Amino acid sequence: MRIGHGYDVHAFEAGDYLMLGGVRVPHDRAFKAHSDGDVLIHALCDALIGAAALGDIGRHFPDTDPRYAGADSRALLRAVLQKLVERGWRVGNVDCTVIAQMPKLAPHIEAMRTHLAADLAIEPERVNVKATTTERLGFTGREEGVAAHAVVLIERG
Ligand SMILES: Nc1ccn([C@@H]2O[C@H](COP(=O)(O)O)[C@@H](O)[C@H]2O)c(=O)n1
Ligand SMILES: C[C@@]1(CO)OP(=O)(O)OP(=O)(O)OC[C@H]1O
Repeated sequence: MRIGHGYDVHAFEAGDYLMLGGVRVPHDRAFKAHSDGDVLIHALCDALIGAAALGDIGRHFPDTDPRYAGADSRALLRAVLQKLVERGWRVGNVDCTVIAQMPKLAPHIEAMRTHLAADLAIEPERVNVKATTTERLGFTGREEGVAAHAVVLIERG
């Protein structure tokens, strides 16, 4: 059994939705990113890649590579899982925290769990997603962007 941790941040730009955990969350801004900007999935990818000691997300999907322009982060997550499965790993459980002052994410958490569990080929009971504000402190509190952490356990399949 091994543990991995991931962290990612995306700043806001003009737009009208945020992609988070594969859910299109209505908002008055969008993520500035090379891909769809799904900061939650990027943190989760990094946690999985870290647990398997395979580097980081940018090594596997460079943000200079036009193939990943506008990429669906769920497809990246499935590709990361495939790399782990090829090396004999399966996912034990994942726990994720999205740090966002706004928008309110509670109504979308269950849909995120469902998407992440499907992409990781595990039961939703092995996936937790939670959200917190920073009580208006720091860059997330000033609504300049969103951060996410993820912790995973992987096991021999
Ligand atoms: N973007 C967010 C942030 C928080 N929540 C929910 O509100 C609860 C209280 O947040 P605090 O930052 O005051 O601890 C939190 O536990 C989440 O359930 C949310 O839905 N969306
Ligand atoms: C997801 C990737 C894909 O090119 O790009 P971004 O969407 O910019 O996201 P980031 O977390 O900054 O970098 C990781 C990249 O792999």
